[in-house]
Amino acid sequence: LEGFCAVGGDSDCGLSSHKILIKGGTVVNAHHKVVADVYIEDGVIVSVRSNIRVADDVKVIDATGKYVMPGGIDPHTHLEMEFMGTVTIDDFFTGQAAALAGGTTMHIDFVIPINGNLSAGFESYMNKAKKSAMDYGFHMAITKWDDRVSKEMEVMVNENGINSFKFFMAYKGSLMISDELLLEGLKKCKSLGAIAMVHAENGDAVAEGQKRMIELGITGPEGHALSRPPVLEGEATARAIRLANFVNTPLYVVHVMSVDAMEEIAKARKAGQRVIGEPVVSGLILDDSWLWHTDFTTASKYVMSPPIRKSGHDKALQAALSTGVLQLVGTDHCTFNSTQKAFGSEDFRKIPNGVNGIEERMHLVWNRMVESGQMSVTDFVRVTSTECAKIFNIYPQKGAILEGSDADIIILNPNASFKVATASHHSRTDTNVYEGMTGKGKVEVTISQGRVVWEDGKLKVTPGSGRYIRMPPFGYRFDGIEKADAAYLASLNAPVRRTKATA
Ligand SMILES: NC(=O)NCCC(=O)O
Ligand SMILES: [Zn+2]
Ligand SMILES: [Zn+2]
Repeated sequence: LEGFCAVGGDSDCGLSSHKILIKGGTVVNAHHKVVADVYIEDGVIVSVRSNIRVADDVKVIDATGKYVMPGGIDPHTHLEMEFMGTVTIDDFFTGQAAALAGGTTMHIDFVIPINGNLSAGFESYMNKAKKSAMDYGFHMAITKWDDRVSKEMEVMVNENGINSFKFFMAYKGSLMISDELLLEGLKKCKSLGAIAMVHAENGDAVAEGQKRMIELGITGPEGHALSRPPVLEGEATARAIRLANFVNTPLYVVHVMSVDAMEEIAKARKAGQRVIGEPVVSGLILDDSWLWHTDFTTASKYVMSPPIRKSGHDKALQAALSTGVLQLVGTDHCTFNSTQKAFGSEDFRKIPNGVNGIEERMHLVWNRMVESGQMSVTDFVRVTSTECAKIFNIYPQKGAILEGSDADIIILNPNASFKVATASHHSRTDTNVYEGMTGKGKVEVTISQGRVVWEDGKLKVTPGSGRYIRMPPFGYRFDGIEKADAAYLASLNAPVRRTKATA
């Protein structure tokens, strides 16, 4: 498949250009920004300094007045996932093509075990990912517990390059786990140096809330939001945080959608606990009013879990992101088309849960956070790329524009505009939850593995060119954990000898 132009259609595919000079842009890293040139050869950044001179065979891109930044890393996607009786519509090629057009050059997807079998799940996802057009990594869900699962977690970490496991506290009857399993999982994650991730909603209470709505005759998409209110997200977030505190291991809360969950994270972080909070674009940008839309196709496209919340939660999450209470932005790209969403036209419980965002994330976060003045350009790089690379232990290979880093780079023009439209997006889905949104800041060029894959509004991507990125255990969030354990043991004091009780 080498050289095949799957999207975009011209003949060179950018594959001839293995040497690129980006001239005169403002190079932005999470720690620093400076006007400099960037020289790339064979997929790697060779030099970052001013006035680099090159031979005539090098492709030169003028970035004067533009930002040159690390490509986005999306920590949370579901491509080709079997879920709620169907399969997400974007596979590892179409989802990644969309990502590249929006300035994201790596994503981390979730392997779902097959009947609890981790190895079978891993093999299946490695197969699905063979059509990849950009670099990717995997988290893995844990859906049941026994000795085999525990042993397979060791294999995943020590042999297969996975360093994070997700526990679903919701989706009763399918993916949901018990507190007992969560506790075992947290202990195992700690011993392996793997990050424990939680989908934090009280699944039992959600089931009760759903029953309540159906009994009240509320069967439309609004029933989705009404059946799983913020208090259930706050409760599960607090529970997971306390259990992680008890075990003394880092916890990563995925898709933080409410003030209730965010405040639990803020409280724990203030007390010194290692908790990471990931808002997703839908939670930062949208409100739940769409779920009350009278047209089912429109309303159902906003059904995801935890639900998109009332206006006000979005702004609180933005503030939490800009002040460091929350650390990095994902999408939870989990896309179903309107035919799939219509499975739930009579009963909101059957609407497949999930929204798009892999293509829109960089533009919407830039516009909402940087363009609005809530966030610096360097912090934009941190929350869309660098922090993810650091947490999952692949920095500075990813998440930086430094000599020796992978050449995954975007050029963003702060003076150009973007517009989101189903008609022009690259996802396979026939709807878009951000339809019609416009803003400032446009990704004009995406470079992936040292090749230009997005330029002049055209994609030049090659299925099979994406690489699996292994993520080693014991990332920086584990530093010092053993010292806290030692302090805990010391605080227990010497064992007490007691005489036998007498009757
Ligand atoms: N979030 C959602 O609605 N769908 C994807 C599965 C998950 O992350 O919970
Ligand atoms: Zn989830
Ligand atoms: Zn998800």
